[in-house]
Amino acid sequence: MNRETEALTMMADAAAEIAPEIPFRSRRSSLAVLTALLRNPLSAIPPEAFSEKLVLARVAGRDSLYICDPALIQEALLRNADALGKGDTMRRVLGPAVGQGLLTADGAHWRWQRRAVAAGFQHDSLTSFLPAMIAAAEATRDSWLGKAGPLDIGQEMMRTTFAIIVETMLSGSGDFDAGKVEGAITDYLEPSNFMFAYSLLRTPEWLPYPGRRRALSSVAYLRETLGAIVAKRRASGEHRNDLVDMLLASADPESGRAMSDAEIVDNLLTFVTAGHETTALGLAWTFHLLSRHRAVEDAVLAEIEAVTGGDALKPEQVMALPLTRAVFQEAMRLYPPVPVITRQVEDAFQLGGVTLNKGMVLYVPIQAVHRHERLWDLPDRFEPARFLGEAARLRHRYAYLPFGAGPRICIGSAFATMEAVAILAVLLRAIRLEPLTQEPPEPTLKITLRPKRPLLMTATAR
Ligand code: HEM
Repeated sequence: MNRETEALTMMADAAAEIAPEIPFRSRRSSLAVLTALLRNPLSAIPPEAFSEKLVLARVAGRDSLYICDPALIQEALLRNADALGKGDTMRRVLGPAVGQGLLTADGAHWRWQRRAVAAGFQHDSLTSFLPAMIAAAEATRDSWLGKAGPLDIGQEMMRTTFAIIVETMLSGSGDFDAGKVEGAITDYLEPSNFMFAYSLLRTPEWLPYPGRRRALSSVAYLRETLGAIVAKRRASGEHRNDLVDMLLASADPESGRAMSDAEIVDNLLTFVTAGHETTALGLAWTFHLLSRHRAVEDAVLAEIEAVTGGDALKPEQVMALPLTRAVFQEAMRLYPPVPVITRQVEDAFQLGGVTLNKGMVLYVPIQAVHRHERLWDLPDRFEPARFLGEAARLRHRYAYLPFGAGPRICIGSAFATMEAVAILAVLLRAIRLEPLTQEPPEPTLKITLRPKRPLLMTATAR
């Protein structure tokens, strides 16, 4: 972009903050949206979200607004954060599993929980987790080297990040079957498209849908398993300085009351699910992209070699791998593990000249913002250099938001990035992954952005 167009773009961006927008009105019928939701919820995002700033849609008699412009996203998620709640749909879909934990709570209940765990996500705590992250990656590397058949990269990454979250947040209290816990999380998310569609139609909660019974029994199993960990810790009085301890010790600043066991389970389940699946998916998409862009992979390998000098990765070297980190960031631009954020308006406010009334549903379609034609040159192209140097500094902060934005921004963003860079550095230098098929994988939305079919790859030692 030359100086003149850059200046014009900046002026246009500045104008966008004050000029009222005429939102594009999606003409898709409720039936078309609901059918898309059941088939692949990703296709329920109106195509105009990739080119317009605001897109209004009316589904089943309810207004919703897609916010696709960085300045307007900032206005909504940051400046009007107090006027927004997580909403009925989120609570209906995630509530049975995570209750009113950090991800789903609103207002004072959310604030208390966020404060209770914030210390665990500060720089010093995070760097103390690095040895566990590297060890888990090395265990995966060793298991791959001993395996002949194809690997399901998504599954492999889930296993690796799950081991890390249990080791770091629950002090490795793995008295449970990791495979069973992961399976239960997948079974719970499987019918989430029905949960979304039913919520839009405001059907009664008991209405059956395929996979409902399995989803509910999975949740019962997960809550029971984590409940046993809390009960054991409470009874033993042991201190391990981990997430369980932080939650056990926290007191509501307003009432002084401690968290109940059920509330602690809400949060443990929140962290176990939000804290491993997302990173695993970001990594799986990264391996997919690198297997199709070998020149980028070679550059990453050269960076890792230069930093480690050919020795085993050390914790302090993880921060010194900017290209490896940029590759992960670019993979999350193209395939954001959380592709849509939702909010419900609790107190009416104006956004870009549109009145957002109480009850209106807002969507920030991260997937569409990350590939928006007004925001990115060649938006579908994999180009990690977008996250290095000048290019990254000039970009609007809200044009790239894999971890969300505003006060509800992901508490685990630094944890996830550190973990991903460590895993990539350990695995890439030891193993070359070859995709089993050249067919491009189709992403689908099950709360998170998953490949529709497993990403199968063969591993060979470098
Ligand atoms: C690449 C990995 C990750 C991605 C893409 C991701 C994405 C997100 C996004 C978009 C949100 C905001 C949701 C909203 O505004 O409605 C969020 C919230 C959250 N994430 Fe992450 N996340 C990741 C990793 C993690 C990790 C590693 C943890 C914990 C160790 C974690 C825990 C949470 C929690 C507890 C919240 C709720 C925060 C609040 O509302 O205060 N996430 N995440």
